[in-house]
Amino acid sequence: MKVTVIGSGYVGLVTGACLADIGNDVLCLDIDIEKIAALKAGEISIYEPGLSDMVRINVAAGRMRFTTDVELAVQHGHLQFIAVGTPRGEDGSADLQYVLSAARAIGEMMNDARIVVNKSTVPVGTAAKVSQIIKDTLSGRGLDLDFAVVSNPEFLKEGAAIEDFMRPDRIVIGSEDTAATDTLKRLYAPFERNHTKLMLMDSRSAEMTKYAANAMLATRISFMNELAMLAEKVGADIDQVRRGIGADPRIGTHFLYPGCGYGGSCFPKDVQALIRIGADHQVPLRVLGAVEAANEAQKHVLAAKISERFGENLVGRHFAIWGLAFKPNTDDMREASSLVLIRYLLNAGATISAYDPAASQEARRVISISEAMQFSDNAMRALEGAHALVLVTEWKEFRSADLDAITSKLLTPIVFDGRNIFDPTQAREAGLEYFCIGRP
Ligand SMILES: NC(=O)c1ccc[n+]([C@@H]2O[C@H](COP(=O)([O-])OP(=O)(O)OC[C@H]3O[C@@H](n4cnc5c(N)ncnc54)[C@H](O)[C@@H]3O)[C@@H](O)[C@H]2O)c1
Ligand SMILES: O=c1ccn([C@@H]2O[C@H](COP(=O)(O)OP(=O)(O)O[C@H]3O[C@H](CO)[C@@H](O)[C@H](O)[C@H]3O)[C@@H](O)[C@H]2O)c(=O)[nH]1
Repeated sequence: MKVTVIGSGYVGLVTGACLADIGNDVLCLDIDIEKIAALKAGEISIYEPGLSDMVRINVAAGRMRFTTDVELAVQHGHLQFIAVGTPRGEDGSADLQYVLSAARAIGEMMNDARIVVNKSTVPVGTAAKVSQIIKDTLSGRGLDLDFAVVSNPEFLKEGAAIEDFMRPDRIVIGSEDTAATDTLKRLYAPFERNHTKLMLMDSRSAEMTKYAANAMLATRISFMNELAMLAEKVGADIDQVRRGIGADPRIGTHFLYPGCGYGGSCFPKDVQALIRIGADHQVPLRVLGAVEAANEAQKHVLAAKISERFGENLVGRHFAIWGLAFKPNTDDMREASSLVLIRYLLNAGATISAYDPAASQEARRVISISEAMQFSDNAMRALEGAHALVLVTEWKEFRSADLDAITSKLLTPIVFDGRNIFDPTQAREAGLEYFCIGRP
């Protein structure tokens, strides 16, 4: 099928590459001229395992192209995917300006029937708004062309995006138009060979499903983070508790890992957006208010442990940080817990040597480098002269780190493990003073 993807960021590129990979003719549009120039030159600005190769292969096969030409893009695809950003507005609600301007562009340029598929995470009722804008724009041009707007939220995780798109748990299609639904069923058929993954519903339910999924996952994490803090006080081990409750299939094992707070481009903004939607409809979402507040507090948990151990004044103290990205396998720094920690350490007068396998370049962009804030290109070298190691992101390479080597490299052998990746007994046997989250 001929597919246009509007917005060539994380979701747009992955959607474009995966749809091209199964044989569609994909044109990716972006308003960012530099981004498209780089993509045309074969450069992908985001770190996402497998994405570069998939784009390269599909570009070489002639199934995937890039453009900034809106007219060309709208005329290319019978299917117009919208995958533009929906950042947090000032009041916490989703800022729809990019989605609505994409809708306007479609209305301005289409000369033939189109199916508009919204992949961006949007408030309930956005499909109707998009539909109205296209209708109004068309009537401004004196045209009455056939089109449908479908909600098709995306559930991919950064760092596992290709796998999530290619082997989805479910494909949600929210549509009021039977013909558009049938076209999308055909488009997605290769991803759901056993026909159990496709979920058809109305567009409002589809839009709400996306927020509900992220809010539920964030709730599990905040719940476990608060219990971890309690476990520390009552002398329980949150990891045993996690295993104990996860064995109940009604609870399950996923997303129960306590840590130093959730970040990323989705959970924080989507929880806030859903709270806002509730407030707009006089339905206070109290649970989610608590989820957000608990997460804000959890982002300070490492700072609290450091100040308890070293005191408030950290002048003359040097800290190594392992992991800067909001999670492993990405270079995304949006709402990363490392940013809260770094701000605290620098304000308290400490110096830092930070290492991340992929996010250092992005971190340099968002954190101003100073004499106090240095980046290291090697995990073990970052430990030199440090009074403690603070682990913020659980990259695989840290899991198998040599604990004896950490002990001998550090100036004082102290580790604050914000993701519970080391075994406390082994860490202490290696001579480390070891602090983690919710474990004795
Ligand atoms: N990042 C994720 O893991 C993820 C997963 C699922 C859903 N989502 C949702 O998908 C949406 C996109 O997220 P993202 O992370 O890909 O965003 P992003 O910021 O990485 O990319 C958005 C792109 O859209 C472009 N753009 C903006 N307006 C445009 C327009 N009118 N025409 C063409 N291009 C335009 C921007 O220049 C940018 O390159 C958001 O609603 C997000 O919440 C994100
Ligand atoms: O048990 C856990 C699991 C995750 N996290 C943290 O939660 C955040 C988000 O992680 P993850 O969900 O893996 O990454 P995202 O790429 O943000 O993906 C989420 O947000 C996307 C955008 O909406 C959705 O598509 C995905 O389904 C949803 O998992 C990260 O900071 C993790 O460190 C924890 O603290 N404990």
